[in-house]
Amino acid sequence: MSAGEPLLSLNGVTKSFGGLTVVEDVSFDVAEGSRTALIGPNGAGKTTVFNLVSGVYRQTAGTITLAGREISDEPSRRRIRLGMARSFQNIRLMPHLSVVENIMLGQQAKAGTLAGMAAPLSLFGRSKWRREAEALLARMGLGTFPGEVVATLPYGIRKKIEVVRALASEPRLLLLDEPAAGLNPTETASLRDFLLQISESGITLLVVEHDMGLVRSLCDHAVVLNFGRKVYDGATAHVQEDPQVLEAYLGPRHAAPANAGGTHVA
Ligand SMILES: Nc1ncnc2c1ncn2[C@@H]1O[C@H](COP(=O)(O)OP(=O)(O)OP(=O)(O)O)[C@@H](O)[C@H]1O
Repeated sequence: MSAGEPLLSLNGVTKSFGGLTVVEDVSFDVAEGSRTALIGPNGAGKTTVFNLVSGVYRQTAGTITLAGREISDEPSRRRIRLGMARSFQNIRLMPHLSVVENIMLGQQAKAGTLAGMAAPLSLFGRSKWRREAEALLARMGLGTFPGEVVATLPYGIRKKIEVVRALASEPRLLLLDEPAAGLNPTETASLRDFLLQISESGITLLVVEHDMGLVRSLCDHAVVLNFGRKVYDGATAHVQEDPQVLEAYLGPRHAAPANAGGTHVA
């Protein structure tokens, strides 16, 4: 990867299911160190783009590049090893394991084999991985929970633990799918500060999120999709003034004039 090159790049990415095209000719860059939001109305194609980037789906056309290397046909596990991690809309922790054991599973997501993933839980690997997992939790301000069973913890804490599990694979790029879904305003504010801390440590964030307050206060850059096509790619500060974005959310009647006031993309 050369200086100034984006960390993630989508070029003409299209995804069709049978005859239905749900993502069409989408291109955008995610700059290293940025906090980029991927937003748009329900059904716009955001989760499909995440699934394409993380390797859950294969694109019908186009290419995806991570740190200058084409990953379009790489399986998910290889993308994790190349520096990408993801948290999901619905928490996917192991609820009956302890916090630290969940983080230990994240540490081995890079290992690439089921045996590798089980290694941190084996007697042999346990103490080294456990120490590292506990240190990561402490760095992220969750050092008081390592032995707690995940299912017993409040939802807002579980959300953070899921993000820490993703961090355990030491990503350069962290994909977050609706991190604030189900959180109250206090928990959302706490999550925002937590994500800013992660960003300040040098990790690039790509965030799908409906909460525009969180998008505005967390992300510097926004890409907006509508009906599977990109309609905006620029500063988050101006996204809510853009006529195409207003049209995407509110329909053509509301799109002009853009500065009429009282209209909020949410
Ligand atoms: N596996 C699939 N097969 C067929 N259609 C699909 C599939 N996955 C998604 N779609 C369709 O693709 C479109 C985009 O869905 P997607 O979940 O990517 O949108 P989204 O922007 O994430 O929406 P939301 O904000 O509601 O989560 C929708 O019309 C959806 O029904």
